[in-house]
Amino acid sequence: PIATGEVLHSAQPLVTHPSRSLFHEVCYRCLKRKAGKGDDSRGDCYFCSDACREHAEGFHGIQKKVDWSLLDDHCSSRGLKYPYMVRRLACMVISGDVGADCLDILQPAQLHQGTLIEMEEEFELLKSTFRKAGFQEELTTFLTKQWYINILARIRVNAFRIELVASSYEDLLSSAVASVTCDASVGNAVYMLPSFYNHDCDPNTHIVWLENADAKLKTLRDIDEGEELRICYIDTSMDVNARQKILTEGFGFQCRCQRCLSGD
Ligand SMILES: C[S@@+](CC[C@H](N)C(=O)[O-])C[C@H]1O[C@@H](n2cnc3c(N)ncnc32)[C@H](O)[C@@H]1O
Repeated sequence: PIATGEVLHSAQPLVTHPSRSLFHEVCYRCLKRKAGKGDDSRGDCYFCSDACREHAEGFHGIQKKVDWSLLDDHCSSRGLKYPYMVRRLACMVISGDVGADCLDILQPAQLHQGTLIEMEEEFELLKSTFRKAGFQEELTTFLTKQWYINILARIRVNAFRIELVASSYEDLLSSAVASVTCDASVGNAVYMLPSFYNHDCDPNTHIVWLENADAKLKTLRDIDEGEELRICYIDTSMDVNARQKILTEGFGFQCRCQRCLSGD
């Protein structure tokens, strides 16, 4: 058996993106919060360390060569966040950081016709933005409508919304302010192993983030040999109908966990 509160494993993200409202407050790569205020890096992205800056060099170098104002306008007027993750992934593929098929193993969301039409529009915007920036066609041949849809369908089901655990009083205050004034989440991230945990409305494990997007899987109770490790994708305090609605509409599946089956 595994005891309550044990950390079973840690995972580094494959791709991250900060929340719009905290863009200049968290590291552009690992999502760690900036210590203190008043930095002058308004115009550019913030990196918490040389290591993060170096790790980001590939995709950030590509991203900096392009004028993103049309995509920014499109996403901000519609409150979209996932197209930014696809953009980052596209920049990572162009720079050679990852292969175009790096998320293929993850399960995709079922997409409705309306969602597909929105995605096609976002794809055209991304493709034409690279074209206008003068990227050679052979660097972006992977960037097809199907690639875009495949990536976004996987991000929708597998992206985690990251809320850091406050590690100091100052952090606690700033996260309290952040949760009132804007989004409590520092950003979103997709992982490999954590993507394989199924959902349960009465989970036996959960994922925690301490100071950055490195995910730690912790047990919530003692776990017996052979028991499946399951996490919860949503707020468990809602009633069964509300949970089913969110899981069906947001994640594209009907939950068949014990709690839902018992109608609790
Ligand atoms: C993040 S993936 C989890 C890993 C996935 N089962 C796999 O094999 O790659 C989420 C998908 O798993 C399935 N799933 C997860 N939890 C479920 C549950 N409680 N009831 C029914 N299907 C579930 C759904 O198809 C959902 O879209």
